Amino acid sequence: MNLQPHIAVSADDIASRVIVCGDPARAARIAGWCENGKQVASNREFQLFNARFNGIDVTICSTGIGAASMLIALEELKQCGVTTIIRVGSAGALQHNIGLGELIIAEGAVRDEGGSLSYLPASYPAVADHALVAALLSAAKQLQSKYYLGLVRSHDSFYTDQETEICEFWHQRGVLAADMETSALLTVGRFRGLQVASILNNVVLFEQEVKEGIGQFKQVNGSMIEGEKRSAMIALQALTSHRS
Ligand SMILES: O=P(O)(O)O[C@H]1O[C@H](CO)[C@@H](O)[C@H]1O
Ligand SMILES: O=c1cc[nH]c(=O)[nH]1
Repeated sequence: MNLQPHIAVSADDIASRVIVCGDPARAARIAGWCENGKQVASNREFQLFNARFNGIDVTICSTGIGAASMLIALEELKQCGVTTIIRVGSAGALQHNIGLGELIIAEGAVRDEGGSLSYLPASYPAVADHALVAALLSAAKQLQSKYYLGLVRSHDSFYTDQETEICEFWHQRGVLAADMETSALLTVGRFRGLQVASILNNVVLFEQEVKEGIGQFKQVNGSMIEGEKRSAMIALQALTSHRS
C-alpha cells in the first residue's frame, strides 16, 4: 500500500491502537516503556514507533504542537485503519488544586482551536469515547494514580496578550486545564468514527508564568517526568484492555 504523505507509513506498518503525543521525544520514551519498541517512520514532527504492551500491538505517533498537525496525523492514521487513539499530552492547570505531575482525564473539551472549527461548527461538542474514558479511569485506579476528571480547553496561541484573562475566564467556569490538541482530537476523531480520549500531565501550575513552567519541564523536573510516565502507563493499559 502507498505511504501516507506525512506520517510516512502504510496500513500494513502500524497497529490499530495508537498513542499520540505532541513531543517526538516523548513518543520515543513511551516506546521504550513498552516491549519491542522500534521506530517505523520519521518525517517532520511525525515520529512513529511500534511496540507491544500486555501482548497487544500498539503504535506511538508524535504529532507536533497544535491541532493542525495533530489532525493531519489523525486523518492519515484513519486511512491506515486505526480505530482507537489516546492522546498522552502535557497541559497547564486552570485550577489551583492541580499539582505538577498530576493527571487530568478529559471528559470533553472547550473548542478554542481553529483545526476542529474548520470541520464542524463550535456547537458540535468535543466529547471523549465513554468506554475509553472508563478504561482510563480503571487503569488509573489499578496503578493507584490520582487523577482529575472533567473538561479541558484547547487553544492555538500560547503567548496571547490576553492569556491571563482567558485562563481566569475558564478557571471561573470549572475547566481543569489547557492544552492545544485535545478538543480537535475529540471532535474530529468522533466525527470520523474513531474511539478517542486524552490524558494530560500537568506541567504548569495555575497562575504560574507559562514560560517558567514549560522551562521546568524541559529541565526534567522529577514530578512532571514521573507524571509523564504514569500518564503513558495508564493510557497503554487502557488502550490494550479496551475492546476496539
Ligand atoms: O506536550 P504536548 O503533547 O505537545 O502538549 C502540550 O505541549 C505543547 C505546548 O508546549 C502543546 O502541544 C500542548 O498541547
Ligand atoms: O499552559 C500550558 C501548558 C502546556 N500546554 C498548554 O497548552 N498550555
